[in-house]
Amino acid sequence: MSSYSKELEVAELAVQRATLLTKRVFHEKAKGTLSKDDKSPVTIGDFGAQALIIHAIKQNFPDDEVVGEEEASSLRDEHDLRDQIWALVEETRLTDASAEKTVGGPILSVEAMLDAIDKGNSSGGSKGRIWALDPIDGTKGFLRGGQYAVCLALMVDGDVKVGVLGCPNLPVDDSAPLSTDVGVDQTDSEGKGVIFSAVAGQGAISRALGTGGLAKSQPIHMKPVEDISQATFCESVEAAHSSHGDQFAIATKLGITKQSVRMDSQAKYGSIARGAGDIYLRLPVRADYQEKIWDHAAGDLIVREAGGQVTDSLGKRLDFSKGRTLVSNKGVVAAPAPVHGKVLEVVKEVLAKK
Ligand SMILES: Nc1ncnc2c1ncn2[C@@H]1O[C@H](COP(=O)(O)O)[C@@H](OP(=O)(O)O)[C@H]1O
Ligand SMILES: [Mg+2]
Ligand SMILES: [Mg+2]
Ligand SMILES: [Mg+2]
Repeated sequence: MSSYSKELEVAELAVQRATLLTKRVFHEKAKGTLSKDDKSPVTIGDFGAQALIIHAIKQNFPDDEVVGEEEASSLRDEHDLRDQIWALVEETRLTDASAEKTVGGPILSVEAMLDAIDKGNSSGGSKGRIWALDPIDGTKGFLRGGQYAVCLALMVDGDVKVGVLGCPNLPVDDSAPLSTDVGVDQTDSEGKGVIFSAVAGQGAISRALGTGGLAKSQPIHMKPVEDISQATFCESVEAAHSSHGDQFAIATKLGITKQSVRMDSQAKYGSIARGAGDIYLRLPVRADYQEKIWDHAAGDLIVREAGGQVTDSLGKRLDFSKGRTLVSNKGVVAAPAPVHGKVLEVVKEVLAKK
């Protein structure tokens, strides 16, 4: 039986290296932003992080496929942007030489960088080893100066086996309280940055993000919820990504009077997994939107391995085996296993009334 220890090490170091690049872009005023066909933003940070992570995967596991959010076609004629990304990618190294070697060392040319980005074009599915990569999740948060996450997961035959979330703007300390103010305390200043990770059947851990080599880790667990009315629930900052109205109605029905914690990215999954929050609700705004596998694969495993349950609003487990999206999934309800049933019951009641 495989323990996926090599995969976990490569994934954590690759995510760590990518955050060195994204942190540099985070501090720059001009983040080299393009608008994609669906009108959503992408930055030089997203492209650079995708290139570095796919390079690390392909150097270690050449036959594995990658479902990555970004692709390089727009960069092949945007030479200025391409050169800005290359300058970042060329300079980004882990401070520990052996760790840098583990992630495949440098990318050797601009062409190789563009090719690496384009290797994220797997169509996904239920067979074989496929990585799901979101080089910057919460790009809108990243642009706003809020939370974002570098997300990587390995699926084997459609099932998530390894999940890693690099969150440069979250506190290292698992017991630090969450801020309810999106604008406050969300920088990667001194002492910030955490990696969450999990291997199926082996539990979830966190460790300081660091800059080269992996810091000591500790196990993380969801907080036992004795009184659901005291639970902290997390949701997206962006009202277009999930229904704040439905989520408010559900929280109210659960007796929760505390304001929700609004946070961009899969930092929400990591935060509930370590007990800094309790419940994550993501109810669809539009019936035709299909959730992307890279927005959930790592977080789903980390929360489940920390003692949580993750389903959609109908109570179905998220199914990563259908392709690049979750296809027929209806939102996300993530909560500690002992109270998930109660939360789901209220979710169904509120949605039935619409
Ligand atoms: N209408 C929609 N409903 C749900 N998710 C959406 C959406 N439009 C975009 N998204 C996704 O929401 C993600 C951010 O989630 P959150 O709101 O939790 O920060 C985006 O990831 P990226 O930022 O990687 O593009 C994007 O994939
Ligand atoms: Mg995006
Ligand atoms: Mg995303
Ligand atoms: Mg993204």
